[in-house]
Amino acid sequence: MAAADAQFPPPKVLTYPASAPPSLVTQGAEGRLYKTTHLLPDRPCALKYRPPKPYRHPVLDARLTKARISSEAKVLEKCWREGVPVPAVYAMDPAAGWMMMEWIDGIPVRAAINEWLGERPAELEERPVEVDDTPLVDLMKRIGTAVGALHRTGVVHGDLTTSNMMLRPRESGGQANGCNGDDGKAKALEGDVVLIDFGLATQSMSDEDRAVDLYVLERAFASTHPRAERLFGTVLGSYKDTFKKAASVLVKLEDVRMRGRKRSMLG
Ligand SMILES: Nc1ncnc2c1ncn2[C@@H]1O[C@H](COP(=O)(O)OP(=O)(O)OP(=O)(O)O)[C@@H](O)[C@H]1O
Repeated sequence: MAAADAQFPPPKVLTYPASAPPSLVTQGAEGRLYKTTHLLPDRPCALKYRPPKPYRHPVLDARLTKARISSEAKVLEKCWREGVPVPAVYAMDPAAGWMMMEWIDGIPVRAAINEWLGERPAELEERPVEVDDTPLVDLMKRIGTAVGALHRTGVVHGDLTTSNMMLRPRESGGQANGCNGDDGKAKALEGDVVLIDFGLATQSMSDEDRAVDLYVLERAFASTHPRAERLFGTVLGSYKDTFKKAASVLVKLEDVRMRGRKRSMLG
């Protein structure tokens, strides 16, 4: 923590004595994510901090930071109340630029899929019928269910990618860590999908906004997991099963795809 402290001073709330020192998990362009504890030493939490930006006017910067933190917390709280799988918000101080939320164990879905696909020789993709894709198909279904629940709540994420989804191991059964052989491999994709990073989320009931959310996820699959792209229809299938109004969103998705294709043809 000491070296990081000198480079990136933590928010004041993290400078008070604690039984376990906070650790800096990620440092992005806009914000930082620390792992710390909330109230009890064995209750881990994530603290998202948006430090002041020296290149912005201080009054404008303070106003923007406050608005972003409170908007992210508000959307997360709405989702959590309505049963969408997101981290619970524990505390926040928008004026100081931070929000504390439930720590989600596990690894990003992106890493889990890449790990799982990475173990398979590429030539097997030519003969997909012979490959048992069940664990991947199941995961795709859980992704579609999570996104369907999100949209049902009236929230669009704004940056749906497999990096913004965590795969949280279930209490019983656990994850592949420490397991060996086929059993361990099958378990690598087990767990609950939890959506994170609501920094760009908005409340919206529009088919267009929802379709753009799905399109962003579809593109993310194409570029990050080209070998899993052919299974994206499974995501859309379970999205439809979860969300009553999905049919008109999927029609809109066709338009959004068409616009995307035109844009890429025009360069
Ligand atoms: N609640 C959480 N529990 C565990 N890890 C988390 C949690 N929230 C975020 N992370 C980890 O921290 C990383 C960064 O978080 P997040 O994406 O919310 O921040 P960011 O990209 O800096 O935010 P923004 O896009 O709003 O600027 C995530 O990719 C994830 O690995």
